[in-house]
Amino acid sequence: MNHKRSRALYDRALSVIPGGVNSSVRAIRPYPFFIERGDGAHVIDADGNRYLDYVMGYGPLLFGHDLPEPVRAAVQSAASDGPMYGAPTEVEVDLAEFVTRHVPSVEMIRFVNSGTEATVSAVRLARGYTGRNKIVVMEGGYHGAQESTLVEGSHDAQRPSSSGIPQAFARHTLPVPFNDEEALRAVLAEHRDDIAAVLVEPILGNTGIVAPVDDYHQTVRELCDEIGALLIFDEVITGFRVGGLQCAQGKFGIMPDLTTFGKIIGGGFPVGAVGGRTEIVEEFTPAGEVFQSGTFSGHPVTMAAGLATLQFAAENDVYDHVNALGDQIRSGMRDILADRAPEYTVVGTDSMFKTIFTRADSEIQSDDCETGCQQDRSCTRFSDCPKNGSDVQCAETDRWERLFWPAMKEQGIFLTANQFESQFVSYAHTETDIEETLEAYKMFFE
Ligand SMILES: Cc1ncc(COP(=O)(O)O)c(C=O)c1O
Ligand SMILES: NCC(=O)CCC(=O)O
Repeated sequence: MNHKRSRALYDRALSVIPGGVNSSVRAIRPYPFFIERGDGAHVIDADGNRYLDYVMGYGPLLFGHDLPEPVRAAVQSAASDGPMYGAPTEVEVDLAEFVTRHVPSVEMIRFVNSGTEATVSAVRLARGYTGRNKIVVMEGGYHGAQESTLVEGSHDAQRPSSSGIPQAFARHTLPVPFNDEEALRAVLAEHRDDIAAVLVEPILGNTGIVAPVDDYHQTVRELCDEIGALLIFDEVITGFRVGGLQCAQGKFGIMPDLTTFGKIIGGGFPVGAVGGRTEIVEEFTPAGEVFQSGTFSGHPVTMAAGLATLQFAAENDVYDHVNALGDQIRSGMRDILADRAPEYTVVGTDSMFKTIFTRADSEIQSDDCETGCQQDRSCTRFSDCPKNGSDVQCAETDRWERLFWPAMKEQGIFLTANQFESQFVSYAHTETDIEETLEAYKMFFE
């Protein structure tokens, strides 16, 4: 493949944009390809190369790159009315009503501009509402580029995971392993009077894809109630993807106190949101005391795109389609790995999928589910499903980045460039696309 223009653009970008990109994850080695445009399930780069896309903007693009006609019309109409006003508009109320009607735990919602902003605001709200300082997060979880959650290490040896964050901030964030009830119980007991919230992705979506074991979230819910801490579900990835319009909380039958959204809820435009019980969300200013604000929040174009997207998903076979293709790609990958690389694991559910390059010396080969994880039940090798972030972190990340990703790209398949990011099928993908992808996958493992 020729990448002359992408290389030249990257050279220009490196002189004026740090690292040549506006979000770190895009800095693919040796250089990223620059996208010219999307076309259904494909993207076309600056040199005219065409790729079947499973990155899907890192999650927002439920329909792929062509907006369905009603969504396109809603966006164009909102944009041509004038981009934004600094005053409320009806479409914000419409979208808030739609979300509160469909998402079980959400009675009231505040829109912001990114998933990061949503989790920043949710953490502040939880602290303000409870009058407590500490939050519990999951090791390997990700909640955006924010001070309170860019923390690594264990709950008693935590440190900021980025330069520029004071150690004092990390003191208030307590990471525990996902799916480990005992670890959570111990940390909640030790800090019980100062824990504002447990903040958790219902399915870890940023360190491979890790599903909760049976009843895990139910236990987390009960433990939060016991000490008066809030349960915050970060549904920035899973929202309006896993479990359809009810989100992952509907799928798992859990009522968190607060939920953060991003990605799909804005129909491909910059968005975030914090929803939850009225009594808590009304603590945001101006109704309450927890300061929250934003020039672009509830942006009319984003709100129109989000509303039209969710309405289209409600009225068409969108979730059936993407979930069926998710099943097809996961089971096809499992079949390919079964006799070629049985030490690797295919993970995911609904329209999310990933292969975890688990250690080649993995000895677990049982056909029986020992973990009780709620991974897609067509998995034939449940016993080696990763249960937490560290199970995934010991995967062959270098093999993904240096061999697998470039090989798939050369065959015209655009995957997330590191081992940890989730991948997505969209409404624009077809069964034939999945078959083509599985052929490329098979060639790599052969
Ligand atoms: C679970 C989760 N929370 C929060 C965020 C942050 O969202 P954003 O990148 O829109 O700030 C992400 C981003 O991928 C995410 O996956
Ligand atoms: N799963 C993590 C992301 O989607 C982040 C995307 C970005 O920061 O560009």
